[in-house]
Amino acid sequence: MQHDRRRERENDHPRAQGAAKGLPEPSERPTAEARPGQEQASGAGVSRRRLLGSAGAAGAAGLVLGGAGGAAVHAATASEPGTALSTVGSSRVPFHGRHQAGILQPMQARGHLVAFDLVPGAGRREAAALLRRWSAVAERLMAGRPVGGGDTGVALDAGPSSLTVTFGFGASFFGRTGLTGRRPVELEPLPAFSADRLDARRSNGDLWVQIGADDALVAFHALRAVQKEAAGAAKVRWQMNGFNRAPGATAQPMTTRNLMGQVDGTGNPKPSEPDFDARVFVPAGGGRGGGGSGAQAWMAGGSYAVVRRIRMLLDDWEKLSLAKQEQVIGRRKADGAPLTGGTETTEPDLEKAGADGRPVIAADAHSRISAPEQNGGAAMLRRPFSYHDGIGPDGEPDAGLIFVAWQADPRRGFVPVQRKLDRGDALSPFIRHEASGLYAVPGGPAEGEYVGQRLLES
Ligand SMILES: C=CC1=C(C)c2cc3[nH]c(cc4nc(cc5[nH]c(cc1n2)c(C)c5CCC(=O)O)C(CCC(=O)O)=C4C)c(C)c3C=C
Ligand SMILES: [Fe+2]
Repeated sequence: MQHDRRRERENDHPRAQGAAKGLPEPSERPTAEARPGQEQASGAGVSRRRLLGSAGAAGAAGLVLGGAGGAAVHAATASEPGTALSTVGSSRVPFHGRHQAGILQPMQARGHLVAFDLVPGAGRREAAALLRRWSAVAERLMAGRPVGGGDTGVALDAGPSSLTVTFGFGASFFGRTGLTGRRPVELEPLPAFSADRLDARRSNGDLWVQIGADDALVAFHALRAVQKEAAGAAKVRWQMNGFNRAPGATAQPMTTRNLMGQVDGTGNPKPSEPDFDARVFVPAGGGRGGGGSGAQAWMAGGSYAVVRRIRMLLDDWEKLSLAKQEQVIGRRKADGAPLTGGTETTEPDLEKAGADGRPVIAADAHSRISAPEQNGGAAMLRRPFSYHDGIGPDGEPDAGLIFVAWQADPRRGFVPVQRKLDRGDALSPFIRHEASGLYAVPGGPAEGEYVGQRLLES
């Protein structure tokens, strides 16, 4: 059994997948290659000038130019001849599809998470109009086009840069819009955990938007566009800004590291696993709905996002020896391999004892306690951003993880795992949960549809 799972994990690793499909190793692949879930907006190596020279034809053929149109075209034409959009800039994520963008794509280098509350007097009609406007803007920006009249110009010269804009509904949205009967039971408030130190002002919210891009200006441009479209309908409740490693920063694609220096994301469910969809996405029909009758068909293809702002107590963490840090997680810091040996993708041997008779991976090691095998199969797709907001009032870094976990049902994903971690995770003394949110993220829109239309118009 253990061997089977190990084989599975090794085949699931991005590098192994490439090899299995006969692809060259990442470092050997042509730079024009799109990352999973992405398209190249324009042929890498094709100069902007050449593309712009046939802009009409490019438009008709569905090619997308970074910031094409109006002032963007002017700016690009004025730039050096032969300047090509890099692979990073030209990578484009489709807006339409079964799932919203921003769940399955590789984590981007820059992220903005924003929660909004509807303004007093705004209800279902205003919310529907807002989601329609937001969807139109997201579709344009993700294609690398400006928002239209009044574009701020911040993303001029850049391509879509893997921009994704993802929309979700908080539990309070349903009361505000008279849609209480359509609220999924999966959205019931998360239970309180003993280690919670939550700031209500930075938690929850009627609406939630996740913006990710591999370029900071592209991400900021999208953030401002989303905020502007909300005017008169919704106000920002909280905003968090995060980051991850930039594509190309490492010699080959790797699992990212967090601000404690650990390889973080290894145990994530993989799309190639047979139960991946059932774990991450709401099935056709709308999910379990607490036994079937409460299923919300409008959530088909959607997912539930748990967002936790988790501060890392870095001054304390960094005082630990390397060996202690590795015991806390149960994995080696250098390469993410389990302490029981092998490589990052080797299955941990939770039964293995050391010379002293004690388990090599300690009973309270974070990776042991959070493993699906220890939680009745409970799993989630973790897709976090790191954050750093300077030094806090306590004189310590205000830095950590904006933990974003995707699952078909948080009652069978985040909640049981966090309950267990709350009871005795060796990592707990070094982290603090400071804010929390849970959002219903509907499936992706079909062509001509806006996100959430199936909830708001049926
Ligand atoms: C309730 C869910 C989880 C919270 C909250 C959480 C916080 C948290 N985790 C790390 C660092 C690592 N976590 C790792 C594994 C891991 N963590 C969770 C869940 C939560 N983590 C799961 C489900 C798993 C996977 C377990 C498995 O399948 O074996 C790891 C090991 C590498 C990996 O698998 O990703 C690290 C490192 C931090 C720093 C943190 C809060 C700041
Ligand atoms: Fe974790």
